[in-house]
Amino acid sequence: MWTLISATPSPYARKVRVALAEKGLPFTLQTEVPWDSTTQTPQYNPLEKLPVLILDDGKTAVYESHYILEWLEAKYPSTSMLPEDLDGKLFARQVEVVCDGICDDLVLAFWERHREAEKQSAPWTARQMRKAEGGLRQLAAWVDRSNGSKYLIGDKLSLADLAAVSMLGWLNVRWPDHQWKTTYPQLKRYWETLEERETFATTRPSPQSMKDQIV
Ligand SMILES: N[C@@H](CCC(=O)N[C@@H](CS(=O)(=O)O)C(=O)NCC(=O)O)C(=O)O
Repeated sequence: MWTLISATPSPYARKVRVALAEKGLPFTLQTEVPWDSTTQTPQYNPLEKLPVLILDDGKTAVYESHYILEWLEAKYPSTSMLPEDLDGKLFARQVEVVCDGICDDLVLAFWERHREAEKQSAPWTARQMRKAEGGLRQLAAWVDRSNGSKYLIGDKLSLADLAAVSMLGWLNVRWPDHQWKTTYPQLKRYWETLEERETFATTRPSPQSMKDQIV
């Protein structure tokens, strides 16, 4: 049986958890805190990040969420998470780039805020928040263009939705004071609708507590 190393808040891991569930691919969930010394990620991923998909031999590992999803689509194409047409496939990947990018920016800001006050860089944090805002603005425009469909692309769930809902669900948990729901009511409606889907409802993020000093 495959094992997926995941973390309770992880938007990157949630994309993979939803894809595996949608494709009906069984796996064991191994929940970790990747910053704690107890994590197993370095044994499988030289970049020491999760998610990591460990295959049946218990050794071969597929890592980096967008690559895991690419690998799943190539190896297990049924119940595809990609639209049929080439432009649709490329657009789904572009949405993932923007949503993962928003997470990357906010992860940087999150850790900056964990430094002692006198060590925090306000311009650095402002820069990360500004880039995340740009990504949210772009995603809101894409939701507006989806012509009332509950999905971002056509009338079917795709990688675009996995990335967008995972990012918004993480924002909701990790950045509760962020005003995205007010600024972009269309994003709130889109997110709430898809969060009801069983594969999202059963992979909701939750905060984690960390033991070790990180920054
Ligand atoms: N680009 C990576 C990002 C993964 C990532 O940053 N994972 C975090 C955990 S979480 O933010 O998703 O909860 C991690 O393992 N961080 C450990 C580290 O950065 O040392 C992916 O898409 O898989």
